Amino acid sequence: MTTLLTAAAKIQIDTKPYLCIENLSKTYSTPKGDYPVLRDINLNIQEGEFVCLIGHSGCGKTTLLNMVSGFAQPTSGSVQLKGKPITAPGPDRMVVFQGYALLPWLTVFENVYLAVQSVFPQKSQSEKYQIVEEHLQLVGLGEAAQKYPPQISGGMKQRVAIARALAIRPEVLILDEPFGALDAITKEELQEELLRIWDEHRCTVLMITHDIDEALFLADRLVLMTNGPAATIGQVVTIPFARPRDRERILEDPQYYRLRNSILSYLYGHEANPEAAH
Ligand SMILES: Nc1ncnc2c1ncn2[C@@H]1O[C@H](COP(=O)(O)OP(=O)(O)OP(=O)(O)O)[C@@H](O)[C@H]1O
Repeated sequence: MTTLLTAAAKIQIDTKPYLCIENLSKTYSTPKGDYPVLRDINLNIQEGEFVCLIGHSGCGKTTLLNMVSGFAQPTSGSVQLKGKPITAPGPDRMVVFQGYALLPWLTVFENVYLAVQSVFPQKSQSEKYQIVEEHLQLVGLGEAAQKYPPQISGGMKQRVAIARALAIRPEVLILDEPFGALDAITKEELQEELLRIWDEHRCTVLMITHDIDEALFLADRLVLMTNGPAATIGQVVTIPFARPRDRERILEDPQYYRLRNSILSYLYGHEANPEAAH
């Protein structure tokens, strides 16, 4: 009996979701009164899963990601990583923003080194140098290590930001519209690079995007948000395309257009809510 119970308990533990957002609501206090941004968000993400979040501007996507990264706290409900509530930022969750957030007075190498040094201070200098070099190579920036951020393009800056995030081996990579400011070709190149790196160094990814094609190319699941105020999850779409993904093959797949149209009509059916502009 004991053995049976232990086995049942183990199955329960093993199947517990990795990243678990439970009954989460968030209300901001503003000079005009309380503003409920999110309500009743429930989402379970498995280890190694790639999840994209889409919704109209202002519905609360960044607010949600801020609670996964630990920069903000839910008003009620919780976010848990491996069963532990997230209460503060930590090196197990790294964020990459649209605006790169690099220090302009440090070289590309030093920008990545700073993160490595702050998370692995106990490692020897040669080990830390090796980690930085390895990750700059990973994003194809070995040659640009001694350049300063103002001397490199937007695509290269975003590669540095990705290298910096991955260099500290986060369990969860949080991407807030990372390719939103890039031209179409650079954006596609970086999407492919991100998938290649994610295949090699699998971590769990939670990414905001406004680009349906990007989400269909990258994600395992796509979370569609309703409009704010008090936005919640409207639909979760499982993306059926086999991995490794090939853009041309996906574009030839009739399922691609069916999915794209149904996501588009969902978004058109949920026009941006004027009340959100408070
Ligand atoms: N600290 C805050 N205090 C009060 N209101 C806030 C605060 N941060 C965000 N908001 C409001 O909450 C709502 C959601 O903002 P958030 O940035 O999370 O949306 P979003 O979906 O990420 O938007 P976008 O797609 O435009 O980046 C917006 O109306 C915003 O003005």
